[in-house]
Amino acid sequence: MVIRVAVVGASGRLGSVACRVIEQQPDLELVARLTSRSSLDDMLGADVVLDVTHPGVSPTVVDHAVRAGLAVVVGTSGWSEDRVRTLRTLLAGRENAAVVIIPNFSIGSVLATHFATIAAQFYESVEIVEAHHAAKVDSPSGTAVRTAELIGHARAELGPVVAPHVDQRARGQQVASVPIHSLRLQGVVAKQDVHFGGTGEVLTLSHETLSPAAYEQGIAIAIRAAAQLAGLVIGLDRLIGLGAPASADDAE
Ligand SMILES: NC(=O)C1=CN([C@@H]2O[C@H](COP(=O)(O)OP(=O)(O)OC[C@H]3O[C@@H](n4cnc5c(N)ncnc54)[C@H](OP(=O)(O)O)[C@@H]3O)[C@@H](O)[C@H]2O)C=CC1
Ligand SMILES: O=C(O)C1=N[C@H](C(=O)O)C[C@H](O)C1
Repeated sequence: MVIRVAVVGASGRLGSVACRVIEQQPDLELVARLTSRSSLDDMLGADVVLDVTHPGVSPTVVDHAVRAGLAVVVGTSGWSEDRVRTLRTLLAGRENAAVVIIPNFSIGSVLATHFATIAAQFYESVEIVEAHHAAKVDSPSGTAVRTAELIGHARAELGPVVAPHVDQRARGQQVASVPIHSLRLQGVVAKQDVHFGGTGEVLTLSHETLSPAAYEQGIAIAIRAAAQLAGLVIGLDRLIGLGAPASADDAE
């Protein structure tokens, strides 16, 4: 079966990569390329909608696709647990709806975050430093927010990490108590270091995306999963055998 895909944000950095991936895969067909000048109804006729727009636009795209009965892959950042809570309301009662949210399509990034959730159980001093290209509009990155949230879950019974209690602006923005520091630099694609401080030692888990080609494999995996699944799945880890299986719906 060929999966018909509409890409919303097709003219963007990630959207261009996604269109190329879809055109190269024999089981995927690129049926629509939407930009800021398109009508969202241009997605109708697709099986799967890939949203790679901007954090402020993404909820409208997802809402439109779900109400039209189309499966969705969300690559756009900004889907923190607060935003996902609102999505769950939209999905309630729509048993056949499928939404796959992928904070990072890179396999290495997903592995690094997974390793961080293991390390988080052994250290109470944790900070994230992420760096991205200068054109990135949001901070902290979606990957850093997701990493911090997962560290928070991993430490649910251990308590928050040690972080400043008073407002010190240079000490980062806290998500699930984990301070995140964001750099926006020319020359960088994407990089994240998770630092763990212990007794007489420091562990640093570092991942760097050197080229957007790192997202290609994950994009194809996510589109194929969305075409088959029902419910809400968050994270490429769920689709590659890390963590709970994708059949266990994140909406529950
Ligand atoms: N999950 C992952 O692995 C990755 C996620 N990202 C995330 O993907 C998102 C996009 O990043 P990037 O490609 O760099 O961004 P760009 O700014 O390069 O592209 C944004 C795209 O969204 C389109 N767009 C803007 N507004 C609308 C609208 N109202 N309706 C439809 N389309 C619209 C733009 O169209 P136009 O050209 O007309 O303005 C453009 O095609 C970001 O949130 C980023 O963080 C990025 C890389 C990897
Ligand atoms: O804007 C980007 O470039 C990226 N955005 C995502 C994020 O916010 O984490 C994923 C990746 O880091 C690249």
